[in-house]
Amino acid sequence: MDHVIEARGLAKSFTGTDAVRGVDLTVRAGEIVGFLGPNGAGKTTTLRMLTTLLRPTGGTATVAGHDLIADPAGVRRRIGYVAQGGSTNPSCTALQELVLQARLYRVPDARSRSLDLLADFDLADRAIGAMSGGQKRRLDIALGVVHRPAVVFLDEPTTGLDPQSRSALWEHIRRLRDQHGTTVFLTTHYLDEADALCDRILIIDQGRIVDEGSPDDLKARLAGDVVTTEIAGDPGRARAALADLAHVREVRVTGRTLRLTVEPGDRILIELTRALDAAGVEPLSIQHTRPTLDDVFLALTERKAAARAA
Ligand SMILES: Nc1ncnc2c1ncn2[C@@H]1O[C@H](COP(=O)(O)OP(=O)(O)OP(=O)(O)O)[C@@H](O)[C@H]1O
Repeated sequence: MDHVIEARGLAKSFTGTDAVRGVDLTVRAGEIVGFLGPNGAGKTTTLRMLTTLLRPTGGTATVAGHDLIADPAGVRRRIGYVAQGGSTNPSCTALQELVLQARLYRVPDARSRSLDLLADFDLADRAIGAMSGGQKRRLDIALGVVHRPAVVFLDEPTTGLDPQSRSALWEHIRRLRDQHGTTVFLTTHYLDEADALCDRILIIDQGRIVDEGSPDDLKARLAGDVVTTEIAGDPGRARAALADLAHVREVRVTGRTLRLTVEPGDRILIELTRALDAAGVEPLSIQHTRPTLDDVFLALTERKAAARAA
């Protein structure tokens, strides 16, 4: 089976609110997909529909080979879901919780599977109440995959963790995919998380998917690279020299500083310095930076604001 998740026109209306307005998405086996969007965009509602916790008011979907509407129990057997808060008992130990969860799923040899998971997630068998936030999150994810689901859904997996614990968790999520082929579908508010972890990003806004692509693809397509240059001479002349170059998308001038959005490429700095030289403008400094996903979000919102104004 190629597609682990396939949704067509998935929709959810609450009284007075169209939370999700027809989402089409496909996720391939073994992909790590990030679901991004501003507050209230419809991320959690979509996740709760795909995990059978909410019944859609429109559309169809199959998850891990089972129809969401006709066979929700089949979907539940093949997925893991790690909610935002987690739900472990602080007075239990990590191993006790894992064994309990494994038995609930009727995993054969629950104890040895649980010991393997402790090792995989670098966890000691200690009281959950005494664990750090990062250790608890790792345990939440271990609990979500105890039955080796085909796909695991993670709702904001690293919210509230310090940077070191976050990158440790990313490593564990990657290992899940690399060692077991688990497909991972996660929501996040952290653009750096999506950038570092996800093969593909879906961006949802106002209940609709507004764009998708790999982090690099989105950055190249929507944001472009950024070149900032400070010049000694006339900024108007510099702008005229640069604005019409083939690889330059946009030039903004603030005082003697020009900020250019350009097509990604290795030769761009050479082109720009040659054009400035030909126009008799001397650059004092010139800096080439890769865009961040923040720039992508900014580009998307600006595009939408422009479309609304038109
Ligand atoms: N049970 C509900 N009843 C009524 N409206 C709801 C309900 N759940 C969500 N909504 C509304 O649906 C919209 C989408 O909410 P949702 O929680 O899916 O967004 P989100 O992208 O997950 O947001 P956040 O990033 O803030 O968690 C919002 O306008 C929200 O107020």
